Amino acid sequence: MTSIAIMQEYSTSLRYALQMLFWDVRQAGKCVTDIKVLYETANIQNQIVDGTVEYPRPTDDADTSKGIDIELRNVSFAYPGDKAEENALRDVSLRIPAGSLAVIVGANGGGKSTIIKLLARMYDVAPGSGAVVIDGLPIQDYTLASLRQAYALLTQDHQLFPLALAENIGLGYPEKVDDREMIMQAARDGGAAELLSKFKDGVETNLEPVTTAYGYQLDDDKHKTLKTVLGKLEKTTEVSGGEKQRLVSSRAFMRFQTGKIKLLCVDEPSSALDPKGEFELFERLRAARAGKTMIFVTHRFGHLTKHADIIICMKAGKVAELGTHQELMALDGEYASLYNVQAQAFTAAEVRSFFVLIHVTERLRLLDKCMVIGCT
Ligand SMILES: Nc1ncnc2c1ncn2[C@@H]1O[C@H](COP(=O)(O)OP(=O)(O)OP(=O)(O)O)[C@@H](O)[C@H]1O
Repeated sequence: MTSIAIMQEYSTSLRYALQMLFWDVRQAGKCVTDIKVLYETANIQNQIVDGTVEYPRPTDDADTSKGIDIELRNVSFAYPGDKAEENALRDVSLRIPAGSLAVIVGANGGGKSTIIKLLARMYDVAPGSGAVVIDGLPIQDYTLASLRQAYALLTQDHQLFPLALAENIGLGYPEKVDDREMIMQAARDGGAAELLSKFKDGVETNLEPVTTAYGYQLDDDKHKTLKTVLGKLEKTTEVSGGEKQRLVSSRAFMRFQTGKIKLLCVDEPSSALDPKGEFELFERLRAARAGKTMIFVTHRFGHLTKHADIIICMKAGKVAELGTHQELMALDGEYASLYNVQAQAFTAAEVRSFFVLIHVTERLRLLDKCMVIGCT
């Protein structure tokens, strides 16, 4: 009986070991396939054909010191494979002169983000469907790398990487990713300085460590250093959507410090920010306006549209109206109706508190200036 029991025990162990072996072999095969797929993605042909002209052109007739000059000429655009009956953009013509502050507004699905995607050359307009013209040349003529070096894009996708916060901000200017002073300046501009001070490790905090570490039977005294290292590898911190947005905005300000940015596209980045955060972000972006064309896509009307040199009001893929805030309000059309819907949502008390907020922010800004120049 004892022999049978021992044999049974061993046969169970053997079956278990064989099962594990087969499972491991299958897993190993799957890992090798995944790695192969990963390497093969490097060979995927980019559908966007690169141009040959470096931006800015060395013998530029256009004056790029003010920013990028943008023109859309009779642009119609449908997303690849899209089955929708109407194109995303339908015969859109507009011009955003170098150095302007443009605001694109309009109802959902109007084509606002599509304009930004075409400017970033995430997609190209099909031949015969109009042209996107940058400083007088079709956008396809420029090399992608040189054009994108002149862009800063700020969207609502809060993309943080599994790196230290300093590096997440510093990626805006990879050559200066170790320059803590520049990073702190960018963090102040992007509204993330207060957030950084919340963490024990400040800018060195890593929100998403990629390694999960396991320590087995570690002795508190004997393995103190090892335990500290393992502790750092464990994810313990989380930030809110608005806080992530502040970090990503700081990266955009870091990008400004390259001195090469000629176009800033801001696609509804403030949806996660509180009203004060949004107001301060827009104010600081506007303050960095020199030498740049700025395009804001927004659903929130207010101080931004009032500062705009040009407002583009999109509706169902077409430009419904084009002009300044005063001109479009006088038209009493699509823009005015969208504006009034939002204005009505504010009670008198809210309007009062908004102006108090502006007042306080302005006073803080002046105080800040005084401290910088050494006044008391
Ligand atoms: N990747 C895509 N593939 C197919 N269709 C798309 C894609 N992205 C957008 N669209 C369609 O293109 C049209 C314009 O979309 P777009 O995102 O430009 O609008 P929007 O004005 O920015 O809208 P919202 O205010 O909702 O952000 C919409 O009908 C949308 O469904």
